[in-house]
Amino acid sequence: MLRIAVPNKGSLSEPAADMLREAGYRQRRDPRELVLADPDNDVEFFFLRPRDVAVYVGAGTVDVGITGRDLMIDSGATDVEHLSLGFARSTFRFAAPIGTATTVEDVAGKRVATSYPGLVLAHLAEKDVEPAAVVHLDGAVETAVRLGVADVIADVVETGTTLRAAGLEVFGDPLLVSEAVLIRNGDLPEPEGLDVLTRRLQGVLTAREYVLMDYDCPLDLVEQAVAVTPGLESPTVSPLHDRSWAAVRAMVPRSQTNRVMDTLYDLGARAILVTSIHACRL
Ligand SMILES: Nc1ncnc2c1ncn2[C@@H]1O[C@H](COP(=O)(O)OP(=O)(O)OP(=O)(O)O)[C@@H](O)[C@H]1O
Ligand SMILES: O=P(O)(O)OC[C@H]1O[C@H](OP(=O)(O)OP(=O)(O)O)[C@H](O)[C@@H]1O
Ligand SMILES: [Mg+2]
Repeated sequence: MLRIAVPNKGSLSEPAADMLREAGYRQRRDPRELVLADPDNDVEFFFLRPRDVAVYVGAGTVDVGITGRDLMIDSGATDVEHLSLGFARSTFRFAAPIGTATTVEDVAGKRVATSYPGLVLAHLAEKDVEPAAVVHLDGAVETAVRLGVADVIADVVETGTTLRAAGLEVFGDPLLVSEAVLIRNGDLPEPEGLDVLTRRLQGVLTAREYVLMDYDCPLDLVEQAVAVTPGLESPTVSPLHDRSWAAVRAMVPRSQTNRVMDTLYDLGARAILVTSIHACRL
């Protein structure tokens, strides 16, 4: 059985469970369940703290896990990213009271509060910048400056709302762009069954990213229309009962749906229909 570690709490937990459910796996009903076997799919889930997922994968006690890229790097384990999962997107930034710092060099001699000391120390060492101290906090890091335990912070930033509320602003380049990732142990051979899990998760990612577009098109415009909707390999073009028209079906990036419909309509296509993809294997 493939042993898969999944975050049991925090912002990664629910989207990870949603994704696995969409990929056809059993998921727990009670958040207190810590282990869940899914014999039909030959996998077993272990619900762990997201920070610990990288540690268990690194120790080889589970085969793969879902965690944040930032947490994986912070752990220092010899894990490798196997697949990006597209949720929990964030950046990892330095921040300080407005107007007090502009580049990473400004961290020299300052106290840095963070929940990610491994990541921050590695980054500062790489930049040859020596802080006065790295203050390791569990959370609510943005408050550390106001309460006088640090001069700057390094933390996860998504919308920037938390930083603004604390009177801080980001400075320097992002240390990292993070998102949820599927990780495995880089020192061990690829575990059996990982190929199936990967294909299923990729299917979910594709189903989320694309829609299916159907439309009717005058035959003499088909070439122009399929240039607008090239699909992934090639669109399906089928004859209609009225031989001067064709039906076209293609996958279109979800984010471009309305722009593509407008272009097709202007071109002369009609009966343009969009449907969600429930599941797919490419
Ligand atoms: N606001 C956010 N937006 C996007 N990703 C986030 C956000 N907050 C945390 N993350 C990501 O979630 C992961 C951290 O998860 P973790 O459960 O440890 O923290 P959390 O979601 O802040 O939970 P908690 O603070 O309640 O323990 C990291 O990969 C981090 O980048
Ligand atoms: O840029 P924003 O959209 O404001 O999001 C970023 C904030 O979200 C997370 O905090 P969380 O709510 O998990 O609290 P924590 O700091 O205690 O972990 C993270 O640690 C930041 O503080
Ligand atoms: Mg948090």
